[in-house]
Amino acid sequence: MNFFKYQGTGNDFVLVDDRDQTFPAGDQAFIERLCHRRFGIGADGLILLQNDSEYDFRMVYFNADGAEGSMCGNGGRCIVRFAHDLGLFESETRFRAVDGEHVAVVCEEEIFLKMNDVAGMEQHPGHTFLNTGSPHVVKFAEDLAAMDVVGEGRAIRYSEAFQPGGTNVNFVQVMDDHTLFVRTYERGVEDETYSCGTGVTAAALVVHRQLNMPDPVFIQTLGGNLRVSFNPVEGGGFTDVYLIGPARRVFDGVITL
Ligand SMILES: N[C@@H](CCC[C@H](N)C(=O)O)C(=O)O
Repeated sequence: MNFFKYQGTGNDFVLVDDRDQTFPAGDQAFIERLCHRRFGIGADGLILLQNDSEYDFRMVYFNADGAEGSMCGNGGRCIVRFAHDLGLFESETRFRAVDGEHVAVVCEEEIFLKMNDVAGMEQHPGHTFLNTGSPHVVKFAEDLAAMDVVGEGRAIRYSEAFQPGGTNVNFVQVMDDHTLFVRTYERGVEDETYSCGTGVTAAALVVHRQLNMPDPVFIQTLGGNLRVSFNPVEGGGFTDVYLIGPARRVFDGVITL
């Protein structure tokens, strides 16, 4: 079985062309092994590209633990690059993911990925919670570079308030009037990743609402730079939310496990 490795700001994925639907998608241990950084290819997740009668393709996303995840923004940008590399569309595409329809545009190095509309956000003591296709806590931090993201993120991810599903956790430092630094603890990877697309989207919307940071918000992650553009609507929600940044093929190979 052939695979392709892609990364979007350091959030890395195994991509498989599964248009013939032969990949063992129900085998959680197999997917976990493929994502393992010692015994497998190594990745934060695995994504299947499947046929869809109404769209250019369908995205099926699994976290590194082998279980199917909720929407993955960086994975969405990577599968758009993969579909483009496969010649499935020229510059603009419509595809189906777990949270519904997405449109995306390839513009040289960058992928502009339209995210789902966001209904609003919940204020909790010390943090904000919202769903940008995946559940996210956004918490402000002062010296983010020095922070124990895994320890503090894991404590919130497994806290009583977010059971049974858990949540992803983003720590955010404001760098200037337009720019954030974001570090994320990811559910399903159960570790810090270099970048999380739905997470930085959540962070941008929160800083717009709470600190009035203007559209677009520029975001630095451990793996590179992203930006998020949006249209705030009355009642606290957002439409026309776009996650924008690079996505690249790294290597390909054959699975022999
Ligand atoms: N890396 C992803 C987020 C993936 C979703 C998540 N780990 C979950 O299932 O909760 C992104 O770029 O959005």
